[in-house]
Amino acid sequence: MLFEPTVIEGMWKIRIERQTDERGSFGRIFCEDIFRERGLTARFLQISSSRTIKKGTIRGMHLQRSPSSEVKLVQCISGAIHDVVCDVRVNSPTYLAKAEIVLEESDDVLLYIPEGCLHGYQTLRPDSEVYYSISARYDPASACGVRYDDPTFDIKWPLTPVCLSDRDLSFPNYTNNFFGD
Ligand SMILES: Cc1cn([C@H]2C[C@H](O)[C@@H](COP(=O)(O)OP(=O)(O)O[C@H]3O[C@@H](C)C(=O)[C@@H](O)[C@H]3O)O2)c(=O)[nH]c1=O
Repeated sequence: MLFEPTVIEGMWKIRIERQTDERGSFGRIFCEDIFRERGLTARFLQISSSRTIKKGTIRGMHLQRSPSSEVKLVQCISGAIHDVVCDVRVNSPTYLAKAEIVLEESDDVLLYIPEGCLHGYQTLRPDSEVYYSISARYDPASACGVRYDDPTFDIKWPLTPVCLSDRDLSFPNYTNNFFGD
């Protein structure tokens, strides 16, 4: 597993290294020991899949508030997505930074997204599927979000947005006291 830093402190792009032979290949997508050695969260309580039918669909920008903050390991297993993470940890050295990374099926890349960051994505192909390993239980009461077209982050979604959920459209823009601090 190769770990590449991103523009967000504590967020990593993880590349799977495969051993290949005439049958195909084998590669590790998670290793508790390696994650622990790197000081990363190595305990994931839920693994979920999200399938999206139409290209251009946006899901985001989401996070769960403390104490249900989540680390997410994200992988696109079919299709392709434009993935976006925004750092809204007020004490982070990369506060308000934004990471935009394309994930495609078979590209052997996972994103490790630390707690306290907004996450969302736009599908770049129809029938795209994303797997998430999540470190906290799903807690709808602590789930919140920011508008996909929020001016602070000014995300340049590559395609015309389609098919946002009513919930995503109801989110506010980001403000410095988003968490009521
Ligand atoms: C996120 C989630 C949703 N659900 C349910 C609630 C609802 O009925 C249905 C769809 O939920 P949502 O509309 O929240 O799904 P979605 O908009 O895809 O939410 C996801 O977006 C991406 C960007 C993330 O980062 C994820 O962590 C998650 O927030 O699934 C669960 O049962 N468990 C879960 O962990």
